[in-house]
Amino acid sequence: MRVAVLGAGAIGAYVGAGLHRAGVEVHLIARGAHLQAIKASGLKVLSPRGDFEVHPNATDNPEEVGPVDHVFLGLKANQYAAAGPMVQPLLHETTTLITAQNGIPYWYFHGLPGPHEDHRIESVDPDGTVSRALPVQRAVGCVVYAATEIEAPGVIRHLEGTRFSIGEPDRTISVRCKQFADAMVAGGLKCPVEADLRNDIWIKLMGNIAFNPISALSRATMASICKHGAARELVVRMMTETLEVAAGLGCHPRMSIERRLAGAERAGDHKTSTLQDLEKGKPLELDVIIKAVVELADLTGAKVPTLRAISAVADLLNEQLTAA
Ligand SMILES: NC(=O)C1=CN([C@@H]2O[C@H](COP(=O)(O)OP(=O)(O)OC[C@H]3O[C@@H](n4cnc5c(N)ncnc54)[C@H](OP(=O)(O)O)[C@@H]3O)[C@@H](O)[C@H]2O)C=CC1
Ligand SMILES: CC(C)(CO)C(=O)C(=O)O
Repeated sequence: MRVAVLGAGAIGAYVGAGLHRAGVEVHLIARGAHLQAIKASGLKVLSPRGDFEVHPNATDNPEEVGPVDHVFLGLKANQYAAAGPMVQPLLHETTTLITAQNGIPYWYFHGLPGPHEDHRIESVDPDGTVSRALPVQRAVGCVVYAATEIEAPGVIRHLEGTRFSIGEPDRTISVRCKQFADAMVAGGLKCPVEADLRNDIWIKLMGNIAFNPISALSRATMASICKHGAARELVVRMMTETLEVAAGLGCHPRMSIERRLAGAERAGDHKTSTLQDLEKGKPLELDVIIKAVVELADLTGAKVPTLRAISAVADLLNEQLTAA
């Protein structure tokens, strides 16, 4: 099996390292100092489960890789629209695109019978740019429960979690998902194939929709947000509104707000990926995390005043960053 990791950053490189250990032919596609370090000295993973080093193929040029069976997308979702030329050389007739991301995926309504079947969500797929770059028929969803960081070029710090739940947009349990999941498990990762990944998407999103924008706006860690009385109330309101949007789309995640908050609290003084991006001056991945949910609320008629307000200021912050 041949796998390309397009965007071998914190998550992509961690998954690539696991697959390489399982004997998969892995090609990491990265850039800059991180790529140079991997090429020169391999990829180091520092983890509470044990440190290790691997030496997979690494390049910034997908033409050198050619067609593969699976492309694991380790890009931030706001980098998807520009990914078309990078993905093209990696495709054969049945190549899958494993879309590992936080937030609402661009394929959300694909293969989902009901009033919104094949509806395009403008805030995650503006003018169809993402679905043209990454055809939905090839897409497999992936909800990431691991937390990792690029500690230094060529060095991944694994903080916690090894679960990468995957699933087909049309809710079938496909051979292509099983093949990828088997390789992940052989590499020491958890990879359940879910019949309804949309449940996982909303459960993960309950945390991200609150903590990621609040952390960027306040520069607070997850623990500090949980400890601050008014901020904690804000988190609860945002999670409550999010569950109303999910319900309007027929999704009822089996997760209470108390349990979701307790899970987030266990992350301790962790900086969310959005806060990390802010500190590095990078654009923020907030359209898929909050703007999309406000758009979905407008589609379903749910009232989301808190999400709408936080989304507006987070969007303004992002605009200032990208203009700078
Ligand atoms: N990290 C985490 O703990 C978690 C992440 N996630 C989700 O996983 C997804 C990936 O996140 P994460 O791994 O943290 O993101 P990173 O920013 O660490 O990784 C993305 C990588 O893609 C690289 N890249 C972007 N464009 C190109 C290109 N054209 N050619 C080569 N490389 C490119 C980036 O390089 P450069 O830095 O130069 O732009 C970066 O190294 C996101 O949706 C995130 O929300 C979900 C849960 C936890
Ligand atoms: C905080 C974490 C790791 C889990 O909620 C996350 O998803 C993020 O930082 O974006």
